[in-house]
Amino acid sequence: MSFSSLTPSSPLILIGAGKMGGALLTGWLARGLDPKAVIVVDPAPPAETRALLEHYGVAHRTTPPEGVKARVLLLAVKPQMMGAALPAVHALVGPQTITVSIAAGTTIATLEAALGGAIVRAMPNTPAQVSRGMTGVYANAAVPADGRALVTALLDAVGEVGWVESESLIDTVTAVSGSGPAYVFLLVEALAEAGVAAGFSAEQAARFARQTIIGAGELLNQSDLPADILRKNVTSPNGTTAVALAVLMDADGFGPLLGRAVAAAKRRAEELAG
Ligand SMILES: NC(=O)C1=CN([C@@H]2O[C@H](COP(=O)(O)OP(=O)(O)OC[C@H]3O[C@@H](n4cnc5c(N)ncnc54)[C@H](OP(=O)(O)O)[C@@H]3O)[C@@H](O)[C@H]2O)C=CC1
Ligand SMILES: O=C(O)[C@@H]1CCC=N1
Repeated sequence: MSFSSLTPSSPLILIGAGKMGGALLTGWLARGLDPKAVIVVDPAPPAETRALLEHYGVAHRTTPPEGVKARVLLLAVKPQMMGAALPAVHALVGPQTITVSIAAGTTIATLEAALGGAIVRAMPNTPAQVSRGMTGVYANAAVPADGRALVTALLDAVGEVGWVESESLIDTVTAVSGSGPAYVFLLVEALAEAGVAAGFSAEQAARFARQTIIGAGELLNQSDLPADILRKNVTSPNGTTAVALAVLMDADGFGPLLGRAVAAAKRRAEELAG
């Protein structure tokens, strides 16, 4: 599936071109989407997005355009801005439009009530900025097979795509992979702090912690082995890793802590749905 159904008269209209909208746009343009088949609507996009729009010559509006129906209407504004944004984009929806929302917590029911028709909820993550994203997707029954294929192609441009079988699983996606990069960055920060406590300078600690996470991620990426085997490969009998893991894996350790964090994130996604 290519982007061939996206054309200047049947465009992709992106509402909100901040961190996630900008990352998606970068991926689409890098994958060969015709810049003339995209319209970006954002009152004040960040500098990186403005540079991208200028470089590719993508049309930019501060308010929704008139006289055009979107083939894909992609909503990438904060959940708190959605109430204000939806009435303003209603006129962009026609019989061929597939609306895709990436907002945490904004439900299919809310989107159907405001816009009707074919609705997709997608939850990407910030590694989409470097084409290494993980996006969970769910569609209502009005999205036809070619619409699902087009949405898959668009999200595949920034990483991997996984369709889920129920809308509630989008809240799970949000708590695991949507918010997940923040957990990993916190791990880098905490490892660096622990390194300082163990004798490193702040600069040394930041460098060693950062490269350790990058290296472990790349090893996981390139290896055929699952994470638990890669972990065991680090762990010499009666060695240093074994005693560290005994601390991390005790009853109050890393697993239960991360479990509580993911459960809290999922509850928050449900609260955002109202
Ligand atoms: N950040 C993340 O890790 C992830 C975020 N998401 C979801 O993506 C969505 C966007 O998040 P993110 O990119 O981080 O947010 P940003 O604030 O970076 O981007 C949102 C952009 O939308 C603009 N905007 C606000 N109101 C409107 C409007 N009515 N019409 C058009 N544009 C508008 C904002 O302008 P201004 O700044 O002037 O308000 C801003 O430029 C959220 O719903 C979030 O839940 C999903 C997955 C991961
Ligand atoms: O923090 C948030 O609400 C959004 C959704 C997932 C990542 N960022």
